[in-house]
Amino acid sequence: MHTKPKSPLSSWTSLTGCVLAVTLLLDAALSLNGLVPEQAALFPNAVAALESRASDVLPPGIALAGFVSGIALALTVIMLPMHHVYRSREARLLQERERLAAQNARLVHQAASDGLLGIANRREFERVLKLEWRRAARERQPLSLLMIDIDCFKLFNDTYGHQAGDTCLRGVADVLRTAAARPGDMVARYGGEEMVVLMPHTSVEGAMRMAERIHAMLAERALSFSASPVAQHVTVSIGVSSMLPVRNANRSVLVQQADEGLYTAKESGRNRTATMPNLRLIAPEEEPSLGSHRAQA
Ligand SMILES: Nc1nc2c(ncn2[C@@H]2O[C@H](COP(=O)(O)OP(=O)(O)OP(=O)(O)O)[C@@H](O)[C@H]2O)c(=O)[nH]1
Repeated sequence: MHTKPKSPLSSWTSLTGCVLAVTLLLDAALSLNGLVPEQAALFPNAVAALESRASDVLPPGIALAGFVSGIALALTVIMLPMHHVYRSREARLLQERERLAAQNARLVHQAASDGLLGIANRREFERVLKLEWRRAARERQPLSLLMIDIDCFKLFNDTYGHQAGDTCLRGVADVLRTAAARPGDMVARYGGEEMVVLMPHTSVEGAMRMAERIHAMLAERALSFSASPVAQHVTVSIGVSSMLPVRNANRSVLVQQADEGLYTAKESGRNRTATMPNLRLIAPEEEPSLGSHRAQA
């Protein structure tokens, strides 16, 4: 929350206002009581009192009060415009600060997302994977990953052109975003036409259900691809991995296994999902050899 800095000018104008008010009240009281009737008309205006050499005829305290109020009045007249300048400058600075904060938020978002698809980019995925891996280890919860690749996408580009290819990529990203609707789910572009869905607190069964939902939604969306040897519409192959992470284990194994599942799905005819057979507990000492594990359809 922003706290507005207190203007030194506003303190000054309050002070001079008080001095002026007290002096004027004193002037009025003295005039009414007829203590110095011949000068009563002069009191309301301390500056005028000074001009008429009030100090010659007034008690010294009253003359001093008149002098102080005159100075206060003069300073107030000078300070008020400065006060307004200060206030408008302060308002401009606040506006500028808000503009920069919004711009900063936009830049942070841009740095974390893919310019073409509007989903998280690979770097952001790596960042979130690290956090979610640790969280899952702490909470002893499964962490699942889908690795998704558009089938025969080179053929799609060659047949319909690169721009249509970009539109197709956006369509698939849109389906993934709609399918992975839980607040903790993350959809990211892993590279080229490969995308990932990271799902905290999700078992291998839940991840498989999500993969099936994606196939179904793509079939329903029916993005035309009549040249495809797989189907009349755009299809994807999906590799699934799911683990109970251990804090110091190498999290890249989650990606490796999803990648291997994807390879198996492609090899088995595309437009399908493949996963490893069992939910695995990854211990740190297992790390080096895990890359060779082959997922099965
Ligand atoms: N339009 C478009 N194409 C892309 C983009 N990124 C990668 N590609 C293309 O995606 C294609 C990927 O082709 P391959 O890796 O051979 O795979 P594939 O044709 O999908 O075949 P399978 O994966 O075996 O089904 C290449 O032609 C890339 O040029 C992109 O941002 N836009």
